[in-house]
Amino acid sequence: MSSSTRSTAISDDVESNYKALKALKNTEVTSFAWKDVTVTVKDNETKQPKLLLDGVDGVVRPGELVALMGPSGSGKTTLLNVLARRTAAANAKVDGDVLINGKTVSLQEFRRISSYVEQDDALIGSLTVQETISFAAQLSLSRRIPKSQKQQRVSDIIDSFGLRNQANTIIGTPVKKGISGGQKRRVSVASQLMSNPRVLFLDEPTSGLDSAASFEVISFLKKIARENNLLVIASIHQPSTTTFNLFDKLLLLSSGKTIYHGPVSDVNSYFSSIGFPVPGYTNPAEFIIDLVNTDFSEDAASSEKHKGSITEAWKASPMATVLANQLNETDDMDLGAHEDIARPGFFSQTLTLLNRLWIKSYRDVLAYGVRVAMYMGLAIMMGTVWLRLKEHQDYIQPFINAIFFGSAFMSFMAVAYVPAFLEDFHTFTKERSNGLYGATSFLLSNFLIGLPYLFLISTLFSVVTYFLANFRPTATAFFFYLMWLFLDLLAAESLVVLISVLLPNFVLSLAVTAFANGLWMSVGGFLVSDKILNVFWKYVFSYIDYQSYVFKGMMYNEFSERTYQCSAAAPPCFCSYDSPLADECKIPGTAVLQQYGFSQRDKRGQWIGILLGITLGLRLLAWVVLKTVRR
Ligand SMILES: Nc1ncnc2c1ncn2[C@@H]1O[C@H](COP(=O)(O)OP(=O)(O)OP(=O)(O)O)[C@@H](O)[C@H]1O
Repeated sequence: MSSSTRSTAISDDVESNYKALKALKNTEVTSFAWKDVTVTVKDNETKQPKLLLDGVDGVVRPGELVALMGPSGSGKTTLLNVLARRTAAANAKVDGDVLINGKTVSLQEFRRISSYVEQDDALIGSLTVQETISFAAQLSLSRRIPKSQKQQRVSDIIDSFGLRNQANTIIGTPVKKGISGGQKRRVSVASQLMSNPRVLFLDEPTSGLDSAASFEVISFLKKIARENNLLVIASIHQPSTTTFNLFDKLLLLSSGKTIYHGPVSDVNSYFSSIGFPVPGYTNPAEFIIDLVNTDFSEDAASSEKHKGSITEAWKASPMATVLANQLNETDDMDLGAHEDIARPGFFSQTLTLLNRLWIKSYRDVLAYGVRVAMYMGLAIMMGTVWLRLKEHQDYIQPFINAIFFGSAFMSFMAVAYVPAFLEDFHTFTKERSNGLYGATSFLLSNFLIGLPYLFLISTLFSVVTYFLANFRPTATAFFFYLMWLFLDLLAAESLVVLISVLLPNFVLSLAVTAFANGLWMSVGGFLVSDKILNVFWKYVFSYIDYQSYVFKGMMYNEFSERTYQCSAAAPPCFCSYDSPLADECKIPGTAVLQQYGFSQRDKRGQWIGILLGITLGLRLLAWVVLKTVRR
């Protein structure tokens, strides 16, 4: 490389590093304010309107870290939701304004410049810290930003959050320990910063952490807010004095009303001025929360009066007047367009999700490993129970039973997919709320990542059971058997996906999936033949029962071309099925099919089509649910 080319490359590098650092810096948002925020719900008991928030005002400037505090039930979460423009509370009516630079901005614009870190970390346990932040960058940043710049940004964030020594450590799964709770919180915040938010909301970022870890998390937040001029609002429960002092401002709520909103450094003087000085050697955060906490008071009327007087004192305070004036000062700076925070496109996001799921799939034994082992165990059990069945009429029923058991249990055991899917679903709901990607990318990547594993399971299961049970010994029949199992698993997993997005709760999803499988087994044509199944179950369920097509397909596979010996002790010959080959003391498999009401025509193409249709239909329904019910 010539010296001039080298120096151009170096200056490009310096330039891109500079851009990477600069992109984090907020220059567009000069203020974030909320005016007269009031939230009302209908009280379940009295059926009267109930105020959750009552005319709450506030303002945050660049570089400021704001603590949102108050006793339990004071409205912190509700306010944080309103500020982050999420659903405040179920069936709530929200009034008031949330302003960026003095203006109301569209929800799309708001999502672009803000991010919300939820209380529970939506991290994927099997990824390393570096991978987690790197995937967050790939999901957040446009493909137009060069890879080197993205890597630089990831590296900077890892350093800024003091995570360099843990960069290659996994987050942690139930079976493999990873980083500490405080480090997890830092990774969560760091990941959210990859989308370059200017305003960051955090719901109790220190929950579950001891005071040292809480201090550490808030210190990093303060540093990043200062360095990049970010506006940070975090709800927090009783911080230690040192942690409390890291915040620049405090908004203290009680029963949905403002008790104090101003600099943390003025807390002592303000409460002294209204007659409640913070005693020496006392944690001020603890003192002021106790001051307005009436939950454990024995004299409800007097404590309500006391709280009312503190609320009134705030309204009458000079600080409240200053705040009102600040809210009236409009700031007319435009947010402008930011190429660097444009999101990547659909294909790029789906590929990133696939890549992330792929790592999880082979690294996290709970994702697929356990299921592969479980299906292998089931295959060995089945193959050794139905061991080397013979071409004899005594073995016809065991053959049919083996077919039913294999197809039904394959589907039934898809319940084991529920926990893994729910974990992905929870990650998705959080990432979607932050505007990273949508339902289509999520469902598509989940579907695609399952294909090789479901194929592997079907292949291993077929190899073990097909030969042990001695199903029809031809290569074509073997591959058809494998195909039916694969289609069975595809449909069964699609059902799990639909049920889990409808009822995203572990126990409920598990119960409903198990119930649905019980239903499919009952109406699938084995336990009660189609010929005598009553019309309700037949017409309402049996046609959409994917297991029934798998059962038919496997029955056809076994019986369409094989013949079975009638009673061995001849003469006289006794055939247990009505057989056209009775003269030869044989039963054609087609006689068995006839008894089950199968037509003589080869309908495999139709059954395959229906199975694929059911799979597609279930996935589409899940997509509709995500687009409508679970928005
Ligand atoms: N949909 C609703 N209907 C009726 N009351 C509600 C509803 N949602 C929330 N609340 C009530 O509103 C009040 C404020 O709730 P919120 O969750 O905002 O409090 P919080 O300060 O975050 O509490 P915590 O610190 O315990 O999380 C509580 O008393 C809660 O019971």
